[in-house]
Amino acid sequence: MSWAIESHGLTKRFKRHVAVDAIDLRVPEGAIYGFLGSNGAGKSTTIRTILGLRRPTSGSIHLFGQPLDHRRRPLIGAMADSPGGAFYDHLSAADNLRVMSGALGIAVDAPGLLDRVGLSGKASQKVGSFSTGMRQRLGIARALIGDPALVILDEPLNGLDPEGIRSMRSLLVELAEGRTMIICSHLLGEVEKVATHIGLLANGKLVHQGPLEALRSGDPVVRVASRSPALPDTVRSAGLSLSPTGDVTLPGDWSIAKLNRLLVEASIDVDALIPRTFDLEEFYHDRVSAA
Ligand SMILES: Nc1ncnc2c1ncn2[C@@H]1O[C@H](COP(=O)(O)OP(=O)(O)OP(=O)(O)O)[C@@H](O)[C@H]1O
Repeated sequence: MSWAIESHGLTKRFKRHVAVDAIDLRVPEGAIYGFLGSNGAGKSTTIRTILGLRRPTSGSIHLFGQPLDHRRRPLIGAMADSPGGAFYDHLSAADNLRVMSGALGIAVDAPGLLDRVGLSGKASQKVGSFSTGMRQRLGIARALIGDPALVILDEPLNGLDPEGIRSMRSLLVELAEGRTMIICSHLLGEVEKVATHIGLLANGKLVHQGPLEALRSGDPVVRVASRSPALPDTVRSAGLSLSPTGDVTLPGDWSIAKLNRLLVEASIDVDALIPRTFDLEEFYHDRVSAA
């Protein structure tokens, strides 16, 4: 496996507060990696250390197999939060892109790039008159200057209406073609729809990381709706796991019928046995509460 980003024991402290706690990131090349966590989990701090805006307290980072060296690091396209990042509101969209490309010393076809992100015909419009969705798109255009192999987008779905979220999702998938994309977000359900891989951060710790497909194709899960206090012991004594929300994972030779027999024989009153499909939000909350 080739990694776009690989960190070992990456840690960032602010005085006594550990914002990022010894995380081993593995972002495969070509992945759409959803970097997920609630407010204050440590996402932005991690990203800032990768971008060289913060020095890690300890640990190492490799980008595309090379140790991170800020004087010679590969181009990383980045979009900060607060829709799309900061712009010159009195300048046009195209001029905003030109200012950025000038600073990077990279030529840009501003109207062409704006077309790619769905801002055709907006090149000469002043950014001060842009909606949240347009600013997000402009922020993504700016992150694509120089066609970077790695793009990091902070909350690209924030502040968008349902239609805006939908079209942003398809734009992200389209733009991720041929590069690695990291999407930082606390909108778990939304990112689940576009990501190929996820990393879940809670209190600075990486509580899970890996391909989403592996989670979706895992053992079947059934929610047991029951108020019986004997349920946890009965389930666990049969060697099964029970989540705080009442989900039982059925490994190997277990079926819903077999689980049902177990509960009947133990005289557990059950209101319903509901087969579950994988839900990232629940998975996240289970992992966080278990951490
Ligand atoms: N410059 C700083 N000085 C002190 N503490 C900081 C600093 N920057 C971040 N922190 C703390 O580090 C922790 C992680 O913050 P961070 O911004 O990385 O979280 P986040 O996951 O990006 O959250 P959000 O989704 O709200 O942006 C928080 O407790 C935050 O208060």
